[in-house]
Amino acid sequence: MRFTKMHGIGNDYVYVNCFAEKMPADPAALSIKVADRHFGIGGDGLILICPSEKADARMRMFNADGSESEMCGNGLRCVAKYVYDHGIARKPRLQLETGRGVLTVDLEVKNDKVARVRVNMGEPILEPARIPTTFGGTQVVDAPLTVGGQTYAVTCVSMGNPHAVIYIPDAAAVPLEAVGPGLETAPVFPRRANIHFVQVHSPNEVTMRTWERGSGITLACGTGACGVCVAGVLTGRTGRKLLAHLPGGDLELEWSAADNNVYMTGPATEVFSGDWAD
Ligand SMILES: N[C@@H](CCC[C@H](N)C(=O)O)C(=O)O
Repeated sequence: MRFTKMHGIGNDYVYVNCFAEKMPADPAALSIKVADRHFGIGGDGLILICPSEKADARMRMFNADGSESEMCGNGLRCVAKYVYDHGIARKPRLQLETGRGVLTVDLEVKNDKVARVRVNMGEPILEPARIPTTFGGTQVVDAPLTVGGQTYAVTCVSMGNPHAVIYIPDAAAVPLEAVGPGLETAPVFPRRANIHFVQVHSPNEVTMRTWERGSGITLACGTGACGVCVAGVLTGRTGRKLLAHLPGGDLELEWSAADNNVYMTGPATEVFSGDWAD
């Protein structure tokens, strides 16, 4: 199986072009194997670039534990780059099918290759049952959640996949490895959740660190950064335009007042290709 390793600000996945390769029989099991950083290729999971009846291509994304997620923001930018650079569809605006429907992406092309991608990530989902979370009310904004004897104020947003945002004074000081698993699997999140700790610098700039559902600590989470942009508006901490610093790099976000959609802009990088013999 031919594969390509790509990353969006350090959020790295093994990509398989299913236009050319046979669809893996068990992508969940394959994701666990290829993501292994010692015995596999190494990555935060597996992304399949598949033919679509509704769009230029379809993304399917699997975490390092084999669970399939509805969406992946950094992954979608890389899929867009692959689709353009490898000639699947040579258009500056692509339609890509994901678990949350068909999304539009705009490409910034330099020297005939995609350098940056702007994705219309769609409308955030705020109704608790649709995130999903068992918190009551119409929105979950700074709601108290006690895990491991510690109470956090969580704001919940779905961008197709579930996110919980927690504001803290110093993002670097959070013991992510220790607190991440308990928060991800808290009973209030029936399908688990991606957890983000956010430090606000100004109304348009934050630093965030992420514990991802199914993959643990990652260098970046695109859907999470969109969730942080939305949570900042809901909690009155930040404005509709945001620069987010993540461990692997920066993302530009906007929750548009005009159309209620969230826009994410950032780079996409191809690293190497190879053959997986298993
Ligand atoms: N890193 C991704 C999100 C990947 C999926 C996530 N772990 C989940 O299970 O929802 C991103 O860039 O959005």
